Amino acid sequence: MSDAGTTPLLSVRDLKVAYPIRSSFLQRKIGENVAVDGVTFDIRPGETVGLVGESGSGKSTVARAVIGLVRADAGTIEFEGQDITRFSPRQLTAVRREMQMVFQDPYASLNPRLTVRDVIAEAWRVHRDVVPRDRWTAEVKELMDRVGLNPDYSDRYPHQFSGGQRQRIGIARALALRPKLIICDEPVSALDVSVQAQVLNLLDDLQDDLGLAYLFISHDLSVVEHLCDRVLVLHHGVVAEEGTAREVFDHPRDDYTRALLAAVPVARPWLEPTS
Ligand SMILES: Nc1ncnc2c1ncn2[C@@H]1O[C@H](COP(=O)(O)OP(=O)(O)OP(=O)(O)O)[C@@H](O)[C@H]1O
Repeated sequence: MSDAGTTPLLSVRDLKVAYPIRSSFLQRKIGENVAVDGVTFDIRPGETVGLVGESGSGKSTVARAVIGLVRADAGTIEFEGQDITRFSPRQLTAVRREMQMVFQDPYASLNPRLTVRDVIAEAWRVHRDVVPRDRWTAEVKELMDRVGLNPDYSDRYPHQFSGGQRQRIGIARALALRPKLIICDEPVSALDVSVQAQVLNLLDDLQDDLGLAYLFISHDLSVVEHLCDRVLVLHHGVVAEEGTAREVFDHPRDDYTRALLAAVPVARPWLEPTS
């Protein structure tokens, strides 16, 4: 849970990301294809910050910029006080150890040719100082156990697991480098509702046990409400509203947030017109 007094783990200031426009005609007409413009937020150790907004609002672009998959055109992204937008590829590799990602589609994000053991151990080939090679098998089994998978199945392939189990493999892989921050990009949207709750509870338990911070991206507001300490509402790449989950969900100040909440098929009495 959050501690408002703690120094931020991640500090994003005035982040701007524009994607290149390949057609010179469109380039002249539109100028820039700005996906994210002036986004600012902090994540403290052990805190969960939710990023919500409709499709195309820029949520994944923020995540990609934080993890270094797209370049920031302006602004700063500080991780533990260091601006990683100025980092060399080698420095980025080192900092990525501390920041891991869990993806939406556990099928697409796991290499079907690798056993679970190899999926989890893959990052240890790059970051050699994390786990000594003679500990790999034991550590894989510990990680599988931690995420609720049977450690005896470490030689199986991803297709031999259910969707929820595959997402648990993705979470074990994210934990392998002992990160401080995990970016969860729609981690349960591809799963059945009953399985969603189990995976969300797992993320919650892991946070309690390991002190992880999450940047949690979801279009499902009920998931965000359940899990997040603070919430950022993105609209056309700009932060429309920010606050504690309670403030944003119980007393939305922005019209766009109200519209998003009103679109959720859950009874929200504070949005009903008063007679
Ligand atoms: N690789 C890319 N090249 C060009 N434009 C892109 C690219 N990726 C995203 N965009 C554009 O940037 C904007 C923000 O997209 P982004 O994927 O960050 O939104 P999102 O909120 O994560 O949406 P979704 O929930 O559908 O994933 C959109 O207008 C999108 O079309």
